[in-house]
Amino acid sequence: MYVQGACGLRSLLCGVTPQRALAVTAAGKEVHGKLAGRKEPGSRKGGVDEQVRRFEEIPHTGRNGWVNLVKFWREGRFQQLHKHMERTFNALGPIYREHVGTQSSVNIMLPSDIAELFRSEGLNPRRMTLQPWATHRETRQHSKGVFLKNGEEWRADRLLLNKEVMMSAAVKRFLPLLDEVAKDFCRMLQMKVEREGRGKEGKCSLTTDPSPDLFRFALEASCHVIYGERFGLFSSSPSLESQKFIWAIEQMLATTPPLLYLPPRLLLHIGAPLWTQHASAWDHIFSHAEERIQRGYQRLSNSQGRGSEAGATGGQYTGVLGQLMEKGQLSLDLIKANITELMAGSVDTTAVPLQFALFELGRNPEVQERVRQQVRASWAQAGGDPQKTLQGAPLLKGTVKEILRLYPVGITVQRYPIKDIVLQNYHIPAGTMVQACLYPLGRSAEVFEDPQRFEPGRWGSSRDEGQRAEGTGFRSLAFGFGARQCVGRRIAENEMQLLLMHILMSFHLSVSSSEDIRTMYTLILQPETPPRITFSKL
Ligand code: HEM
Repeated sequence: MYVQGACGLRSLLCGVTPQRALAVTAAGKEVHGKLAGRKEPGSRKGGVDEQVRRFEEIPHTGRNGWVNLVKFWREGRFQQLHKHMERTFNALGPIYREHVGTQSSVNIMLPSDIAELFRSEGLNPRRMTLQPWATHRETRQHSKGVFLKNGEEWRADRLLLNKEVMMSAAVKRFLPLLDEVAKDFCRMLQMKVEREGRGKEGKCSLTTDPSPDLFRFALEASCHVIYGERFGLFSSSPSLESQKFIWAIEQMLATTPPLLYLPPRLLLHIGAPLWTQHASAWDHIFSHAEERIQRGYQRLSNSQGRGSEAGATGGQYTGVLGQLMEKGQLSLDLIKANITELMAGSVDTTAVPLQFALFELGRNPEVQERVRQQVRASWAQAGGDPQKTLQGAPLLKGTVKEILRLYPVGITVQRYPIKDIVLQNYHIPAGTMVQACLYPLGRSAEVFEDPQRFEPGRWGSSRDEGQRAEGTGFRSLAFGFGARQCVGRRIAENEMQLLLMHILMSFHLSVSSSEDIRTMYTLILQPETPPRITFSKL
């Protein structure tokens, strides 16, 4: 990633300036919890001999939201929010309250508490609204898509989208498109290694930062699935337009966190540069989508005009956009809103975990070899059929799960319970914003054996962990949960697994240092500096 988050008071006034990560600061000192008397993480709530304690008794990190906001800014804590959460749980126990600027939340991390939260999410679950995004739509008079909608309106759109991106019939349709892009990526990488690498012909290797190529891969893959179009981003001169789109997404993501804690309309009113940067990044994302949607609409009208017998598009898969248009159940306005959200959500979310995955496979050669052996065997047995190969290689799926456990793209999943609940023996009134904190969850020794170890095998070949019983389930939640879980989940999982599959069959991966990667949070969790990977031809 190139654009960094801007979380200082100065940035509010001056906008985002490129800067690298800030130093980690200690969270313990401002904490006002009952450290001495705290329960151990994992200790159970609601014992029969204990009275349920009041909400106000939940340990907290300081009552005054504005004082906390200033501390967050001063100490660069927005960029280290994941670490701040981990430290605060260590200091206060498995539940705490936090009030920062305009936001208040109850934070939890244990699977049993998370299970309780999701049990009371209701029919139309709600997440924290990303107000800067909503304000952008309202001021530009754009419709909102599933990400920003709630209630029945959300459900109606969501059910239609599920058919195109979540159902297994849809996965079957788009998987070959993702496979084609993953294969092309590997071909491009092979040529690059041959051209720029060192060593004997046929055995050469190249040490490089693959992140720019991974962003291009993610954009090419999602455009292929969403618009049914190839962009040609692996050519020697990828278009300026695509670079601009990737940049706009980074800018939009980086400017979101500091805006979350302030009223966006006030910033809009005073013309704060941070707001202007945020809004113009979104404007760019919208116009990128608008252009492609117009093209898709034109294509569909032309083929309808020709009156094909096998349906408007002659039975050919035309991407999510084509499917939605052909079915005509969503208005063009809502198609635009949802397609734009899908595009905005689909690039960094997969490109960044892929960087972490190449790094972890590189620094764990024994794990890498085990995954490769399984992939090769499955590939041979499936006769090269990509879907069957993935099915026969659970370690590949485990690799993606393991990466998202250690580096969850979104560090929290939030819900507002629709009825009063009890968590860790504290009363939580209905409507409270409760966050399941995924980074501390994924690295907790209470929950995972040897949590720092990268071990794809730990997930076994069991069904989705989120579906398992309390106590053992609710540990793999990087895509959220239930009806409101990530709508792009199947695209993301298949896209990442397919790319890793092709890379492992073509290259041996290594890294020069096995030191941990330093991470930072800019709405997504990412490396402070993209890791360099050595690709050696097999
Ligand atoms: C590794 C990749 C990804 C991760 C970890 C991820 C994670 C998440 C999470 C945690 C949520 C909130 C779920 C909840 O509240 O329960 C979410 C929602 C969403 N994601 Fe993803 N995502 C990824 C990739 C994608 C992709 C590729 C797309 C688009 C193709 C996408 C589009 C969306 C949308 C539109 C929503 C809102 C869904 C709704 O509210 O109904 N995401 N994602």
